[in-house]
Amino acid sequence: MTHTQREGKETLRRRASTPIPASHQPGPRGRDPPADLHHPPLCQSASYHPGDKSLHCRANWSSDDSDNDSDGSGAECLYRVVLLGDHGVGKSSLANIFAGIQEKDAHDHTGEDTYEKTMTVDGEETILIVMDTWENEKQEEDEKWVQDYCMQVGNAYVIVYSITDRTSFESASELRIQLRRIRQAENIPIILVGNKSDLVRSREVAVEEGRACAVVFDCKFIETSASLHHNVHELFEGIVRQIRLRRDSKETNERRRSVYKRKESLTKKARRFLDRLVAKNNKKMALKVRAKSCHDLAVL
Ligand SMILES: Nc1nc2c(ncn2[C@@H]2O[C@H](COP(=O)(O)OP(=O)(O)OP(=O)(O)O)[C@@H](O)[C@H]2O)c(=O)[nH]1
Repeated sequence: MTHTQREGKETLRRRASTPIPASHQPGPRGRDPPADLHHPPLCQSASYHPGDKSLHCRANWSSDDSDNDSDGSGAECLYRVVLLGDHGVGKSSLANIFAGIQEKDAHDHTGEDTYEKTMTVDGEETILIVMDTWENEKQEEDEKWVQDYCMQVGNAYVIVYSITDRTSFESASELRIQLRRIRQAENIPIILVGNKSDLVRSREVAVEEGRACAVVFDCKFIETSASLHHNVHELFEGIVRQIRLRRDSKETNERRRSVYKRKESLTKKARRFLDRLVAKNNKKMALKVRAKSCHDLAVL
């Protein structure tokens, strides 16, 4: 895919159901594992470094792409975000919102589970590929590569549970442990998402439990409602920010943060200031603030 094929801001390309790059297409799903499961290039034009599964950048672009060169490195970056979680927690619903697919049209898109979109966050463009390809059932040994592939290829992960289903919350913790084991040495962004926050009366998992889990597992946390579109854009923007925080220099991130802060509401600013002030004099409070900061997807 060349840059000229891209369609500008907030563009979107829906892909057919398989997430496997053409060069790694296996036979029928569940049969042959991709030739190189551990080092799959993102696309043919991706500059690909063996052993580096963290972040992939495309660099084959023309000079008129300079407006896109956010960090001055001459590279345009795209990232895979993999959705994990039990059946029915709302992964596809979140992916559909990302893709701009209306609920009433969702059935027309059955079979599509990988979406690509150029997002403008804090004034800079990033291409996200969201993969809704996770298969939760216990896999036969020869079919396990689908799960292994998902665990290996993400540049960032969204682990979804439903706040109305405690079992899915427990599964989310297991997935986090699995990810930590498989991607041990890597500092990949992981966001724990409590979805279906609109279903207040059926709630089985308290917000505090989700937050505490995120603190223990050292990841970010947000509650969303795909039905109400609540916090869904914040989630995907947060992923982009988490990726950038790990990818770019402190100075670049500080510059971005000042843009972000300028847009923040006065109330939020005041709350942040007070939290910091109180935490300075109180260790217990400092822990509380840390727990609170797992809610802030714009900081590490
Ligand atoms: N009330 C409410 N319902 C939701 C929400 N998100 C998803 N749902 C509903 O939950 C059901 C399952 O949603 P999906 O998006 O298919 O869940 P999934 O995680 O992709 O499920 P699998 O494809 O089976 O893995 C659907 O009926 C959705 O309409 C939400 O935020 N609130």
